[in-house]
Amino acid sequence: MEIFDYDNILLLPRKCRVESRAECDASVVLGARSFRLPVVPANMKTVVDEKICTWLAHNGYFYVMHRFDFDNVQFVRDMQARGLFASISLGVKQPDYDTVDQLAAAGLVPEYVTIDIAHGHADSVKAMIGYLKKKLPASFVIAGNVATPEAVIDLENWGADATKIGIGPGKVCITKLKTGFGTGGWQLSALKWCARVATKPIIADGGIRHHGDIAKSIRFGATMVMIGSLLAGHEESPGQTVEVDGKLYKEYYGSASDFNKGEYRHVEGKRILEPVKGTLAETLVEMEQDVQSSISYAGGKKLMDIRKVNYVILGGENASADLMA
Ligand SMILES: NC(=O)C1=CN([C@@H]2O[C@H](COP(=O)(O)OP(=O)(O)OC[C@H]3O[C@@H](n4cnc5c(N)ncnc54)[C@H](OP(=O)(O)O)[C@@H]3O)[C@@H](O)[C@H]2O)C=CC1
Ligand SMILES: Nc1nc2c(ncn2[C@@H]2O[C@H](COP(=O)(O)O)[C@@H](O)[C@H]2O)c(=O)[nH]1
Repeated sequence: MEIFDYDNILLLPRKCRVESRAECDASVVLGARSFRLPVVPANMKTVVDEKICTWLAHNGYFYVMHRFDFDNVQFVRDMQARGLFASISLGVKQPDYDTVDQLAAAGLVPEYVTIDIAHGHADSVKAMIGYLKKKLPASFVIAGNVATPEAVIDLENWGADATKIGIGPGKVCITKLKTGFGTGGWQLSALKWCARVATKPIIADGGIRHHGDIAKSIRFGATMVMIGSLLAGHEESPGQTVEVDGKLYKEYYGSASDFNKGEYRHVEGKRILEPVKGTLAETLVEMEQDVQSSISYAGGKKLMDIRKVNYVILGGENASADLMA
């Protein structure tokens, strides 16, 4: 198997088919809806909050609200009362089952539910998918996180409508160091490996450091990418603002860090500071323009035309200058 990551892959251009990049369509379909960009901000406390999710939904972007110290039922009610789609996160513990019961009892059906635990290839996830499909059958269920084709096959067979790939590639992740496991350092080839067996959409989660990494993810099989650190340092980001030597930063911490958990138990995340770089809206517009450029370099007009390009693997002992189909 080829092992590579975002920074040692480059995609190869094909003859341009547009006169302007504005002709390139960066939108993507997930479930019953179309979104203007194949990007979703990570469902983390320092990346999204209710206000940001409302703005994202209102402006045609996909979002997944985080699940920490949060009233999912009220959130679904509020979003749908505003005519917006509801997209929530759940774990696999009793309070998460209680949330599903409360939603069903109130006749509230979130359009998207993401089951989000560290080791998603687990019977606990199988049970929660089954429960959701029984109680809220119209919800589109995303499940993860996982790292192998076996896990993707199981989650799909258990009823997941999409899977989320990535254990340990995140910027505030310390899973690799603490446990010796994960896709940190080879997330892109793990994505390729998983995509070979997937029959449903994949969300590539973690490790995106540059806008060009979005196109690389699409090339290797992602339908969408989940991004934390690149989207955490904005004026409206929920993390605390910190000033260091006259420069403004936002705190960004892992969901499995002691900062999020409130205790030092099974900690697999850390806290960092991200420089504040304007507004989220500006960054998303720039991302859209960059994905449009990617599509044009791919010789296409639509997002999935990026899947057709060849690539080279750069650098390292196992580098290959051969064209890879
Ligand atoms: N993508 C990634 O690399 C990672 C992401 N995270 C994120 O951190 C957040 C918290 O995750 P998590 O701690 O799972 O959530 P929870 O604290 O909600 O735990 C979910 C359940 O899974 C169990 N569990 C967690 N990890 C394992 C494991 N390795 N083996 C067996 N059981 C496990 C927990 O039990 P118990 O705690 O008793 O073991 C608990 O019952 C999530 O948003 C998750 O996505 C966390 C780590 C890695
Ligand atoms: N191992 C851990 N992974 C975590 C934790 N909190 C979040 N995450 C994952 O990281 C991505 C975001 O990655 P980034 O490279 O874009 O910053 C996020 O979506 C989660 O999957 C954690 O505490 N430990």
